[in-house]
Amino acid sequence: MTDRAVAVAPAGANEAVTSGSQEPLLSVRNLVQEYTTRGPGGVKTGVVHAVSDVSFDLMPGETLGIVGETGSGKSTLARAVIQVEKPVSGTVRFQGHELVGMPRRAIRKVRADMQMVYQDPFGSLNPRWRVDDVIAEPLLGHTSMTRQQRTERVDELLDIVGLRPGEYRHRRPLELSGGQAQRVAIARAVALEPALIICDEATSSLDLLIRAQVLNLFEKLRAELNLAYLFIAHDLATVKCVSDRVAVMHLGQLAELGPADSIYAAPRHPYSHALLDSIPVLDTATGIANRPVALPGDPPSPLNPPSGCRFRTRCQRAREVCAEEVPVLTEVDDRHSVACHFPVTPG
Ligand SMILES: Nc1ncnc2c1ncn2[C@@H]1O[C@H](COP(=O)(O)OP(=O)(O)OP(=O)(O)O)[C@@H](O)[C@H]1O
Repeated sequence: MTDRAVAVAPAGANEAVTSGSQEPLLSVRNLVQEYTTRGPGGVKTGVVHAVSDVSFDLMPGETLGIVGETGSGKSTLARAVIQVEKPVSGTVRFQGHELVGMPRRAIRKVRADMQMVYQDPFGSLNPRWRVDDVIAEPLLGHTSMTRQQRTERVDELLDIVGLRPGEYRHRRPLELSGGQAQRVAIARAVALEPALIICDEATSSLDLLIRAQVLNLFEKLRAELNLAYLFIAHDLATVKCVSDRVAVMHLGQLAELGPADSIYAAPRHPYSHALLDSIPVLDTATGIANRPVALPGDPPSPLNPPSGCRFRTRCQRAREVCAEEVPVLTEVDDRHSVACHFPVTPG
């Protein structure tokens, strides 16, 4: 997907950012999500700063990869964008409509255009329902199709995701392999031809062959439906191959945002650098995957993140100012922004 010419905009600035005459499909501004932790008796013990002041744009048909260590806030960001959880503050504008504060009924309508595919397909498929009912459900709720039209559409969708309708339409989720169940979840997600699919580790549990097939399917659907994706994954190699742009998250904040090619070739944030250096490399002689360079230290607690730059306690480049001032996501190169007082110089 990386070679596609997509009109993308640098984000991170608080003002609306558009590219040319095209409006972003999704504009997230200053999004904050926090969770209160409680001890015995429900006594408040702290606040998890899961997502802090995150801003970005997504253009129609664009794939934005989101990477970062466990606990960096990727899934929380996804849930706040799709409004499964209301954010503490910030705005989420989708297709020109502000979602934060929108009544539930109206959000339900928006969901036809914004779907989510999770890591565990079995968790999102009702085990008692047959595959055709699972896929037809959004059609029933959001269209006035007749039963016959729904049946035809379900078969068409099964075809699109590579499952023979005659063989699969009457199965129940537990009669499917993980890869087949994920395809059913994708068929349901694309049933209403959404404009955006949020993939939260959607291919992580699949073996390599099925993963490649599902990624090809995403690409095909993108070409056919001009679908945009927010693609969240731990696997940096997968994110590299599917994304137009990549956002690197560290402890709830965007550390870096830019075209996938430049982020992977020349990361500017010391954290992105360390993250990419830690990609395991397979030793073909032994078959063992080695991590060339380990990420320095453990991420600090999101309950009590460091002042200033949240990466400073793990960063060799840190100086006094890093403890005092929160670095602002700033464009350092064409469409490439970094939140660091002392970004890495390429080359
Ligand atoms: N419901 C919740 N209550 C309290 N803390 C939460 C809740 N959900 C997430 N968190 C915390 O918010 C932070 C961000 O978690 P999140 O799951 O978004 O990270 P992630 O980057 O998606 O991690 P992973 O890659 O492991 O899925 C973590 O510290 C997590 O423990």
